[in-house]
Amino acid sequence: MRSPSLSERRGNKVKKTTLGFKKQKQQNERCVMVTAYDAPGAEAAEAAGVDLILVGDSLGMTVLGYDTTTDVTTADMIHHTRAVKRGARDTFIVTDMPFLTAQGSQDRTLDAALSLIQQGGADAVKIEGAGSVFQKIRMLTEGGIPVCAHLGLTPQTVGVDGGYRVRGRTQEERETLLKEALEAEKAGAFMLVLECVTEETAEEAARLLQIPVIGIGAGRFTDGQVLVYHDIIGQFSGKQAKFVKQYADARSLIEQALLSYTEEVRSGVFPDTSHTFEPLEHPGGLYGGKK
Ligand SMILES: Nc1nc(=O)c2c([nH]1)NC[C@@H]1CN(c3ccc(C(=O)N[C@@H](CCC(=O)O)C(=O)O)cc3)CN21
Ligand SMILES: CC(C)C(=O)C(=O)O
Ligand SMILES: [Mg+2]
Repeated sequence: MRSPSLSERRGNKVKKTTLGFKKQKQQNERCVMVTAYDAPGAEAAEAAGVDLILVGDSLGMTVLGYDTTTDVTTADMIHHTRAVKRGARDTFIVTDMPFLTAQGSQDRTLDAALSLIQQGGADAVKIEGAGSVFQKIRMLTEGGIPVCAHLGLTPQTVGVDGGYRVRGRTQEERETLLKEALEAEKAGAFMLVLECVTEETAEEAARLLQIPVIGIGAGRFTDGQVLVYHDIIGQFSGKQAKFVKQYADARSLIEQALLSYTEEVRSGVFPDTSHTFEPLEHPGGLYGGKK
């Protein structure tokens, strides 16, 4: 194996590459992806040793307070990708292409992808959907931008394709999905996210494709998993999907801390002398040296 380039080697860690993810699949190593939207979240993800971070357009629902992902703009994605990048310099970052930026003209797609890479600092972009999207994947890949495809439940188009429901349940849906998965790979995608797909359909896709298939609500047998940060730590206030496993209860932890702070300010318990600066004229300590 060639030694890592300077840009890949920072600190003690070697940043993964698209080729590395493919190798991981060949060696049957599961791939771990998690979303992040800000520097502390990215730091935590990097410290946990995830393989890659997704700056998802779920940003709209988890952090920006929207009901859907379709209000999220390219400017939003750039802003948050920059923050994630500052928190996780050694981790491969994929950023979601916002609603409709992979539709219409190729110029529109190119402009959006270029700004996510150049201004945001993303290492790759993710695009939802099939059909004309495959041409966009080919164009970006040929131009040098790694693309992750996203099939199955594609939240940006739930308004026209049947809402939040599992895909690949009928023979017809299953065949369509597998055909699309193969097309995404052929178009040059380095990775595929399958969302809300039956386990056997996702397993078959992972078997058919050489690129890693990352599942969310796609069962046990994909090459890796992705979950939303706020779902994992228990800080999402919306409806919890069946595929979520919540590993902590950050919401009640945070609420408890803020409640205690509020009570202590009101009752005068906070601040006490240990939070208080002493004047220079009292080197021995205005409060008798007590800290
Ligand atoms: N916090 C959060 N987590 C996510 O996983 C997520 C977002 N936000 N925002 C963008 C999309 C939207 N996603 C969703 C949201 C809801 C369902 C959902 O309600 N699914 C049903 C399936 C019902 C069925 O057909 O059986 C479920 O009960 O899980 C699925 C994916 C996934 N993404
Ligand atoms: C749920 C994942 C795959 C996503 O696209 C997002 O977080 O926006
Ligand atoms: Mg998304």
